[in-house]
Amino acid sequence: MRFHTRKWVKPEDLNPNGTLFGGKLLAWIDEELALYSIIQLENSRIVTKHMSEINFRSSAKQGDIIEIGIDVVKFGNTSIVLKCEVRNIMTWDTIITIDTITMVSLDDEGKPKSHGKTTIEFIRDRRNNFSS
Ligand SMILES: CCCCCCCCCCCCCCCC(=O)SCCNC(=O)CCNC(=O)[C@H](O)C(C)(C)COP(=O)(O)OP(=O)(O)OC[C@H]1O[C@@H](n2cnc3c(N)ncnc32)[C@H](O)[C@@H]1OP(=O)(O)O
Repeated sequence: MRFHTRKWVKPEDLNPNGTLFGGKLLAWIDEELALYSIIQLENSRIVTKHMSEINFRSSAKQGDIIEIGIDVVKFGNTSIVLKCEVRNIMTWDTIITIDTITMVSLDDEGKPKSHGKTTIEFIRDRRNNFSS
């Protein structure tokens, strides 16, 4: 699993219990998954289709730093299936795991579009191929 993004838990991210608000965390995750899918599938029109069970295992408090990890489960025809783990860098506790999230690539009319990808691609390789 590659951990791409870190977030700092600020006062506006807290629930009345004084810990990280779950909805805020899910918004961060959804954006991260969308960005990852946009880059992998080379299409800016991506939507979240399905998320499997979301398991909040622990939380974070103000001032904690968390990081969001993503891995590819599989490349479909129009979809990419990802998994996600968020962990608290201060404690190394896992905060949340999501086993499968299906993101779908769309065409200009909002219909599923075949993306033609089968493996993870790295930006540095694309850049090298572009310049050679
Ligand atoms: C120009 C620069 C721009 C820069 C840009 C920056 C952006 C900066 C990021 C901001 C962040 C954005 C964040 C966006 C993320 C949201 O928030 S998106 C909003 C929430 N999601 C939606 O509104 C989606 C609503 N649903 C739909 O529109 C339709 O269901 C869809 C997605 C078009 C799919 O339609 P459908 O009829 O189900 O299509 P279908 O062909 O049956 O299935 C398509 C694929 O989904 C799979 N699938 C279908 N149902 C399921 C299911 N229940 N479970 C699992 N998989 C399923 C199928 O297996 C298929 O996969 P493949 O086998 O082709 O690989």
